Amino acid sequence: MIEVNDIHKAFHGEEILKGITTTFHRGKTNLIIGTSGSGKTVFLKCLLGLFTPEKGTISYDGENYSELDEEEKRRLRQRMGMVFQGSALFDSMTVEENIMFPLKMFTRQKKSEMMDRANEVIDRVNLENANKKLPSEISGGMQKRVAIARAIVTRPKYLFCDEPNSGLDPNTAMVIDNLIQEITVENDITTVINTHDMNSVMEIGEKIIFLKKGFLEWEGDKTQIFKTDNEAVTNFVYSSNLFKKVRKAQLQGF
Ligand SMILES: Nc1ncnc2c1ncn2[C@@H]1O[C@H](COP(=O)(O)OP(=O)(O)OP(=O)(O)O)[C@@H](O)[C@H]1O
Repeated sequence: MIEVNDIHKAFHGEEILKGITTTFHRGKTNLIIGTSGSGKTVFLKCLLGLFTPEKGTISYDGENYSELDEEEKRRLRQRMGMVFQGSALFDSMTVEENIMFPLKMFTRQKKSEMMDRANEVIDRVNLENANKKLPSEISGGMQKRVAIARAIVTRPKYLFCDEPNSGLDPNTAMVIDNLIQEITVENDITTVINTHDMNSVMEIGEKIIFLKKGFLEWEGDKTQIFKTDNEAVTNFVYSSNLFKKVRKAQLQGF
């Protein structure tokens, strides 16, 4: 569980996050949505410990990050996995080498142990037969699976994903969303996903927070989001023509 209490973050005197308070639970896919420039990425970077809020606290299963010493912070960060936008794989490394990279960096396991663990996650994300391929030799969806496998290979307690399905076709995006959700449940991970994608909201939005101009404007789940009368949220939800048509049909009683 991650508990965020009244965090504020400013750059050059301009406040970007203006007092965010929320809780993200274990075994759940938690989504951050909001308009462009509302502070989603800054918030995600605060959760990752990459930005330090000027005010407020972030606690990870009861451990208040700002009260930890450097060694404890390092250990906590090692319990975090990250899926970057665009996958961010190492081009010159094979699938297997990409996935083993965090184990080489952060553990002292023997090569055979690393290989066993890498193969375990390769199987889990259904990447069999791709071990020796380079990222350029596999599809965007497969690259995303590699990025997920690399993020979970160290058995993180917290998983952060920045636009995990950007650039994927809708079907592949849904498969990737479902994979992230399954892995979250199986490993009891606290997963936080930054997304623009309404399909993700509908598919895996177990907890959704909506940011607007640095404030937490609304929070709820994938059912509640279609019932809210918060104008900013409905503008976001019904920004696509398809959803506008669905809403019109709903209002006409279909
Ligand atoms: N390192 C930084 N230094 C100064 N300003 C920053 C920095 N990072 C972000 N900002 C500013 O913070 C604001 C929010 O940016 P952020 O990237 O969090 O928005 P976002 O909600 O993720 O937007 P988008 O959906 O377009 O990615 C922007 O005005 C941005 O310029």
